[in-house]
Amino acid sequence: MSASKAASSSEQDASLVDGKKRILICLLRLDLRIHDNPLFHYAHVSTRPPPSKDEDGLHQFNKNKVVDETELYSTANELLPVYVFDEREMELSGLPGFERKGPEARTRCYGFWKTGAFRARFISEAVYDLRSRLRDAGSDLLIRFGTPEEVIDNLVKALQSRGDEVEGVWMQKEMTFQETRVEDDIVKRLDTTGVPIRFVHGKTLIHPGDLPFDINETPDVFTPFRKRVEALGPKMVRPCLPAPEAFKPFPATIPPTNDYALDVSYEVDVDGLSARVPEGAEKTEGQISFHDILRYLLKPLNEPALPFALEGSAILQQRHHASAFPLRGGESSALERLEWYFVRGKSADSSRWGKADPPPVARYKQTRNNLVGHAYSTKMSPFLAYGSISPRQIWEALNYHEQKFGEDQNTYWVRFELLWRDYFFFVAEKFGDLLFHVGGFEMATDPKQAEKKIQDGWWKVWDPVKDGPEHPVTRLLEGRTGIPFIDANILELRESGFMSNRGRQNVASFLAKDLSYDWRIGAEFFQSHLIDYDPTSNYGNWQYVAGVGNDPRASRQFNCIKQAKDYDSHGDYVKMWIPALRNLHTDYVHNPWLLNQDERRAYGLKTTAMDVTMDGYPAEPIIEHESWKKHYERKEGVGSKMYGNPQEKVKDGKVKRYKKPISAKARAEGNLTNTMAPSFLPPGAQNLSPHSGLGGGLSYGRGTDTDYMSASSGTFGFTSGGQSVNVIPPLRGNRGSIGPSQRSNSPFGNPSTSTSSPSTGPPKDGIGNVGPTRMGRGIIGGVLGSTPPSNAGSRLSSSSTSGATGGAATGSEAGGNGGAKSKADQETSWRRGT
Ligand SMILES: Cc1cc2nc3c(=O)[nH]c(=O)nc-3n(C[C@H](O)[C@H](O)[C@H](O)COP(=O)(O)OP(=O)(O)OC[C@H]3O[C@@H](n4cnc5c(N)ncnc54)[C@H](O)[C@@H]3O)c2cc1C
Repeated sequence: MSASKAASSSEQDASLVDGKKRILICLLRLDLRIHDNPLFHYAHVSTRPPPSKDEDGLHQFNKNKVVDETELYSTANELLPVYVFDEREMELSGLPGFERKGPEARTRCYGFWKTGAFRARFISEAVYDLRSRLRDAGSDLLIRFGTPEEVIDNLVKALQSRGDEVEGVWMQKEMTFQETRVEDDIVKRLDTTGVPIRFVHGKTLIHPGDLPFDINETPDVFTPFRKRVEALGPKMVRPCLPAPEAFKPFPATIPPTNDYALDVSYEVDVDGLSARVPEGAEKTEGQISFHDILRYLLKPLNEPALPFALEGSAILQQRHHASAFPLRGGESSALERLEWYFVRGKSADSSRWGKADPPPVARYKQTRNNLVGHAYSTKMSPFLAYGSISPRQIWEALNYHEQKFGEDQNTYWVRFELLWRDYFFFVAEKFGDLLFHVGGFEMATDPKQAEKKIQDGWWKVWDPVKDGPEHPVTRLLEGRTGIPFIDANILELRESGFMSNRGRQNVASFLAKDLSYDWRIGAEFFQSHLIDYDPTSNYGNWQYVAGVGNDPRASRQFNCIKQAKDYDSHGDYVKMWIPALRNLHTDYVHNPWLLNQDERRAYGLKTTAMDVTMDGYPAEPIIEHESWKKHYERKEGVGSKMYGNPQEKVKDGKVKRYKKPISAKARAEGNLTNTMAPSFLPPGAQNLSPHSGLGGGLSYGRGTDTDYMSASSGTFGFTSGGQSVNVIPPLRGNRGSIGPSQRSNSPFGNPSTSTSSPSTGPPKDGIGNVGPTRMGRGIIGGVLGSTPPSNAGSRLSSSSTSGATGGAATGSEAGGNGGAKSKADQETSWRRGT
């Protein structure tokens, strides 16, 4: 406890200023923001609201309850915001002098670290960003390490024993097991203190109190839920709450407690990694930087004795430069992204369109299933997961965007997805801990069916230690199945902490339906690695795809080869994350097992049994479904769902320009009345013209690893070695457009230091230039690059490619339909090993 004592000693030394204080404690957990935060907003409303529906206990502060946020008010003269790094969620044993009280912070069934490296970093960034923002607003954030219930208990008692009055402890209401356990514990511990505890809803788009049904009657299927809440019209979403103009003062001194703290005594730079000494302050020995905090948090995740599948990617402290989520954590970053995606950014190079280009959200529906770059979807989920932004803020940004650019299916689709998030939250509340049960919500909705699945052995288990490295699940989680589309997604997750929605659906379907293993292996693996891990969205979606949750067509199954050809038609995504495949002709990039040994050699592709390396990849997939074969032959670009002009729509074989005006009715009915820019957007946004995104000059991301954006240039891409890499998908038919893996400054590595640059693959085995070398708009070509090996072609299935359009995920339900097949239809051939 030495660090804690050292940390709090400076605070303890100062004496109490003016006797008795009235202090309100706000415990921040998954609501790390100032804007639209009911806790902060109502902490600064001092007038008692008129009595409303629930007179009993509402303002008597005599029982602990969930209150409607509008019923909160505070007469405290000081505000004490607190954040606790919870030792049950994040492994804290790497902190110097920290003594863990409970078991390691590992997932319940399969023992992954609960919080992997990328999320540990993201959360820390969000916490210290909040502290900086609070300090800028005249307040502060008390940061502790341990368990929230103990810290709050100690704090309340210490404040009381020095004579202060603790007006209350307020916190956001959560729904899932671990979080509600914390709430219960705090209530129990403070029982004798007389301090009232208030839980406020701030997580969902729709306030639970506004639902047109009791939360326990949330429909078991999404569509009826959506229709019922949409029928609320403008009342569906409450307006955002402004941040307080001036915060109540932070207590001048914090009384001594035994809680563990680290004195991060100089500020975190905007980049989130480089430490910045505050003005006028010298860094003195013993002070801890944000770098140090990260190092301590990541230390235990680097345990070398662990099987790789259980390891937390801790070595990767830097964001991968090809990451689809290259953003730092925190409210500042969230607001910058919000502004870029909905207000100021541009969705494509305006020169391509010949006119002003609206912000990226204007093409959301067309781009949302893309896989490469950060611009294809909002990337709001990590910020939402830790409350660095609220869904209502996104809703208001959508309203604002629609006033300028019109309402269409793109903006609607973002709203639609936000409703999915709410839906999983409400059904989780309805079904409680079944969220984590292998039988899923089906245990309640159709218990016989759920039990039958369990009895029939649907959910095989996996032992990460005993089952060894060649077990199919181990290979899956290490990205070595031999099926590039699946492996690329896993590698993206492991190396960046993010995976697209398309990827998540495919990986989930592969584990639960193709391999028939306990879907919770995947859910826990995602929990460990995803930056945006959110219990209800994660477990809810896993249940959905596994067919034990809210999918009315529970047997649907993704055909991962069809999906690969639909959504990664040029193979760019797969080549980006699996460099060994970079030289392969696109016809083989999704099914390299069709190549024989000589052809593999010709492409410079080594066979590696245990790993995916720069040059090696497994020769055989761990399984091969009959249903995949009819998609083997589909050529690059054919039936691609991604490479169309996003302003065009193909209907009945004809290309139509998509332009839907906003109807007067929609305007009148929708939440479109507010013509002011939301308060959380900068004042300049108030006067933006529809075309002001042009040359808008928004540039964010400073420092070494966030130098990835330059919206001012009109394009938006990664920076690698100082050169910008455009990540906008190529136009249909423009095969020459540069995919990320074909560029000399490819984001998957620094080819200038590599002897096997993707674009200049050296001759292998005397066969000249292998691999399709595409530069600029033309195909410079290579022997095998332009023509697939003739004998390999004979091994392609002769079946037609017409399946290309069938059964892809529609987006109308979360899991989509990737070529649904019932279990009985499947013919699975196991070919273990390589
Ligand atoms: C197996 C599986 C696991 C998932 N785990 C998580 C998770 O832990 N945390 C998480 O936030 N999302 C999860 N999702 C949902 C979805 O994949 C992500 O929300 C999305 O990919 C995040 O990217 P985005 O913010 O750019 O989304 P966008 O496409 O821009 O969507 C906007 C917002 O809508 C919400 N949203 C979109 N799709 C979904 C969905 N299917 N379910 C719930 N909300 C959705 C998210 O809040 C998202 O930020 C999971 C999906 C699957 C299939």
